[in-house]
Amino acid sequence: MFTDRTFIVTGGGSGIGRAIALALGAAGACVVVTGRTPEKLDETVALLGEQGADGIAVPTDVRDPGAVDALVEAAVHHYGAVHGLVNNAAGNFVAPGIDLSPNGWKAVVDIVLNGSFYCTRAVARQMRNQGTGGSILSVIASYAWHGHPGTVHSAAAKAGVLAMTRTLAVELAPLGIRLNCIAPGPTETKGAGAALWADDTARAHVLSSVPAGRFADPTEVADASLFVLGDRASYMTGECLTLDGGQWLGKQVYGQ
Ligand SMILES: CCCCCCC/C=C/C(=O)SCCNC(=O)CCNC(=O)[C@H](O)C(C)(C)COP(=O)(O)OP(=O)(O)OC[C@H]1O[C@@H](n2cnc3c(N)ncnc32)[C@H](O)[C@@H]1OP(=O)(O)O
Ligand SMILES: NC(=O)C1=CN([C@@H]2O[C@H](COP(=O)(O)OP(=O)(O)OC[C@H]3O[C@@H](n4cnc5c(N)ncnc54)[C@H](OP(=O)(O)O)[C@@H]3O)[C@@H](O)[C@H]2O)C=CC1
Repeated sequence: MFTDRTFIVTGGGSGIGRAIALALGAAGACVVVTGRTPEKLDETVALLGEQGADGIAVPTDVRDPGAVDALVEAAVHHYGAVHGLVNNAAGNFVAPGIDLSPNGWKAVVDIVLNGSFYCTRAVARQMRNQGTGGSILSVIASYAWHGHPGTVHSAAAKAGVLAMTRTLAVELAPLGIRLNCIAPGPTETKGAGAALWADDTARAHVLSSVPAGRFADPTEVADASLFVLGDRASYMTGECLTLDGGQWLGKQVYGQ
């Protein structure tokens, strides 16, 4: 389903981004992985190679719109076209909003919201030039709609990405470009573990909030992502697919 198509995956050097990159590669896509750390991207490219897939690393900071334009140019130079984008890059940490510095707010909002817009804009322009249409997926979290004390920067930025997705889904539908989101629940990655459940107590607390009683595996998020990105979801746009083990629906007074 993804043969002869090229996808850019931001934050493709680790965690969920790497799992999506590898799943896309296994499904026949050419994959351009990006992020700030070349070594992590090179590892993903090596893993793609091991499974017989084609990928390149283009280190980029998504907060820099000029660098993002250059990323898309590099992808087109190498593969001829771009058919998909996964906005997965993120930063996060736990801090009460009242104590968060302006720079701490900016650090997360710049990566998550501004970076996702710069990448979406650059890829959509390329798709318009190609006349091919395409598919854009942004990785958010359910706190985009219910909020989350302790991560106001990330919750606000993810809410912005959801609103961006719904808005541009309408603007870009005539060009054959679909935009959707996926909202994973707590997922076992080094990045999230370090940022959000760094010790056993915090980890147990997060786990206790998931009715399914376990963290997601990045490959589960990747499988769902491929459905949304691919032709089986060809009439789906402006939507968000949640896979969180029942976490956000589980905030009730009675019952479990
Ligand atoms: C609990 C269940 C929830 C489930 C859903 C979870 C949904 C979302 C999950 C995720 O997003 S997981 C992804 C986690 N991955 C990462 O965070 C990896 C990338 N992270 C980073 O790059 C950094 O953590 C960063 C801080 C986001 C950005 O790094 P950068 O080098 O650009 O910034 P810094 O110069 O280090 O800091 C900027 C600014 O931020 C303040 N700050 C940083 N950490 C903290 C902290 N722990 N507490 C308070 N403030 C912090 C730092 O002090 C700087 O501000 P100033 O001091 O200059 O004012
Ligand atoms: N794990 C979880 O529980 C959940 C995660 N999510 C979302 O899933 C996505 C992936 O998270 P996860 O895999 O857990 O965490 P990771 O920390 O592994 O992934 C974040 C990635 O973003 C990259 N990144 C950070 N800043 C920038 C930047 N300025 N420019 C380019 N790339 C950047 C990082 O690479 P580098 O530092 O090298 O740049 C890293 O590869 C995020 O959007 C996150 O919000 C959503 C819900 C739950």
